[in-house]
Amino acid sequence: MTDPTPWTPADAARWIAVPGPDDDKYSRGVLGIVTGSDQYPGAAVLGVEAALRTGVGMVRYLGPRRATDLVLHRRPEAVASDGRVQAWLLGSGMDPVDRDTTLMERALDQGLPVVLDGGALDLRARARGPVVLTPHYRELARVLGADASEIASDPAGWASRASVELDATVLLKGHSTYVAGPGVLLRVSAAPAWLATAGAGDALGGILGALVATHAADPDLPALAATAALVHGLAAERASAGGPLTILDLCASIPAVIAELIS
Ligand SMILES: NC(=O)C1=CN([C@@H]2O[C@H](COP(=O)(O)OP(=O)(O)OC[C@H]3O[C@@H](n4cnc5c(N)ncnc54)[C@H](O)[C@@H]3O)[C@@H](O)[C@H]2O)[C@@H](O)CC1
Ligand SMILES: Nc1ncnc2c1ncn2[C@@H]1O[C@H](COP(=O)(O)OP(=O)(O)O)[C@@H](O)[C@H]1O
Repeated sequence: MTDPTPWTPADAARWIAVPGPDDDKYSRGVLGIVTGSDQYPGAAVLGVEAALRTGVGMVRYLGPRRATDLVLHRRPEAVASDGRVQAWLLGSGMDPVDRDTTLMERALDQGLPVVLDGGALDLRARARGPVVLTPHYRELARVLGADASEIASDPAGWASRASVELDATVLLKGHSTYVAGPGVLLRVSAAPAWLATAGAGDALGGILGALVATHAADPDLPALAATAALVHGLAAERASAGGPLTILDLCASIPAVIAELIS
């Protein structure tokens, strides 16, 4: 296996879709989000918040009543109705036994690019479009029927193996994040260890979903996934400033990180 290639801010800058004077909300891209549950409604709030902060024409959020209420309370910009989208983010904050599988399968049937997280990681085979999965070590172990400690001891190798086995782009989360796709293995090491806090992955899903929706015509999923991890890590660094951080503070730092990347 080849050594992972470090993904740099200069690489990431090429994957930020900057709107022009002729753009409108639909031409920029619409992200459909099916995340959260009665048990974990906060994950839905964090993913929507992160997607909007990353920049996207519109977020459509579809989820249980309580999660929808919390999302709209925090972000009235989100549209809580079904409709056309350019990409999907599915599964953060969801237990596979407690999800709206019909809604997810309808999304997966559309052949659009899709980000699968948390409780939707097992739905890879149902997707008809390009897929990026965003597991942490224990989640990847469950998906592959492997041992989590083996994955932790060789994350780059397991990300590559998983990408081949699942025929998908795999973003394997950790202190360094590895992104594997066909013939490519990227490493992102931008994040402080303070980022190891609940909800961090939900925000990453939102950032990646927004980047995919704004490049849906020609989604280079490994490049977009590595860019998401880099933006996430830099936003964490900014929110942390050497100390602890909260995920809403991370989200609030995303616009400045993106402005600096494209400056
Ligand atoms: N704000 C939110 O609503 C959040 C929701 N989350 C959801 O929480 C669920 C579980 O996700 P995880 O990433 O934790 O799943 P993991 O696969 O890491 O862990 C599974 C379970 O193992 C147990 N466990 C593991 N390590 C433990 C430890 N050191 N001490 C105590 N218990 C431990 C916990 O009961 C945990 O639920 C997912 O559905 C996820 O989406 C998390 O994303 C955290 C934030
Ligand atoms: N020690 C660490 N240093 C830097 N980043 C980390 C560390 N541990 C976890 N992360 C990052 O934090 C996020 C955690 O995501 P995840 O495990 O899905 O958490 P959650 O389910 O609580 O949201 C990932 O982006 C991961 O790369």
